[in-house]
Amino acid sequence: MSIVAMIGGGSWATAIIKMLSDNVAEKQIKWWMRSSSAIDHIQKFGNNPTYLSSVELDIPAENISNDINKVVEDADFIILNVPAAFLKDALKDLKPGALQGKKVVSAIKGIVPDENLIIGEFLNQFFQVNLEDILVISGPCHAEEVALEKLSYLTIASAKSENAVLFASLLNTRYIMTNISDDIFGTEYAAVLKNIYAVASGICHGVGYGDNFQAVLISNAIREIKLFVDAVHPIERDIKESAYLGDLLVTAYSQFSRNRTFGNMIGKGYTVKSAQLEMNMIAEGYYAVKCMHEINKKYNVAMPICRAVYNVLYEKKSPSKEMALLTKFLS
Ligand SMILES: NC(=O)C1=CN([C@@H]2O[C@H](COP(=O)(O)OP(=O)(O)OC[C@H]3O[C@@H](n4cnc5c(N)ncnc54)[C@H](OP(=O)(O)O)[C@@H]3O)[C@@H](O)[C@H]2O)C=CC1
Ligand SMILES: O=C(CO)COP(=O)(O)O
Repeated sequence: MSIVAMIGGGSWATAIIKMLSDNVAEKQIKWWMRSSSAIDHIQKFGNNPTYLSSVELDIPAENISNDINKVVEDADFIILNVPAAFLKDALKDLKPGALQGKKVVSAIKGIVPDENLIIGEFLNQFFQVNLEDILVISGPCHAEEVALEKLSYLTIASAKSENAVLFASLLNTRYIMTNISDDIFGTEYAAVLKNIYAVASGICHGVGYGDNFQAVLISNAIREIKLFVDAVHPIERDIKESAYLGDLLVTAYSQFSRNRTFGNMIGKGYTVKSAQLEMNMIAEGYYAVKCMHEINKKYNVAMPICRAVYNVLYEKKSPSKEMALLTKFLS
């Protein structure tokens, strides 16, 4: 029997807890989140008070805790599921070596700030987790649709395929299908980048571009993703697979997308702060574009859409002027 520990208490963590609970394989689920009032609420009422509160959660009260060491100590799989900007903070109390020898699964679609590392690299360099023990959950899937049990496909990536197969067998349900991949680097980077393109898509919508232009923007975005992931990790991959193109499409077009919603508000003239306050959820693309700006200094890939989003969010350039400039680089 596998023991699975979830680190994080937001919408995606709540959705994955639901998948793990609905999946029939025998397992024990443990759950860490920082908020003790949320823990009390879940223990008492069986739902998360802040995120996806319609989802019924049936986890033994003693398995939910804000003591991270207690939650991870006997886990086989540890799922990291807080926005990347808060990952260091979430892991700060872990005892040295606590992740070593465990299989660590990143459900995060973001980059660790300052270090400018994707999650797998961060775990490998700062927590001595072997690359073979790192897994990535990706694919086009919104927590809100999991709550509604809408059919969704996830991609589980691991350099060691038996790890991916075993972990996928803990998630499959009537409404969750899984694909297996060995592209941990490409899967992570593509997931990070698509958030930035969804912000771009939102900005364009906010300043008044229509569906015709959105289609051109997203066609160019997938080409930027391909150029970048091929530069960072050149292996044979089909960029049209769900974990790459699918993830970009759902985020760029869905009503549930945090990144698109955030971009839309920026396009309509909100400040970053007011857009963030309004949302009550985290748009990873805001943080990611700054990290990608730094990372790409090494690779020098032509990424005009990324650059335009960076200029709007960090150089205070006018969204409408920056998007008008961007149109010259698209085809
Ligand atoms: N939502 C989705 O559909 C999907 C999300 N993802 C990825 O999952 C990851 C988690 O995102 P998601 O669940 O959507 O996030 P949410 O916006 O739903 O939740 C935010 C989480 O971040 C925590 N948090 C907020 N501020 C801080 C802080 N200052 N320090 C520490 N923790 C903080 C919150 O804790 P608290 O409640 O205590 O404030 C909460 O657990 C992201 O990388 C996202 O890209 C991937 C696929 C789908
Ligand atoms: O990664 C996600 C869906 O696959 C979540 O990000 P968005 O909410 O911006 O779409």
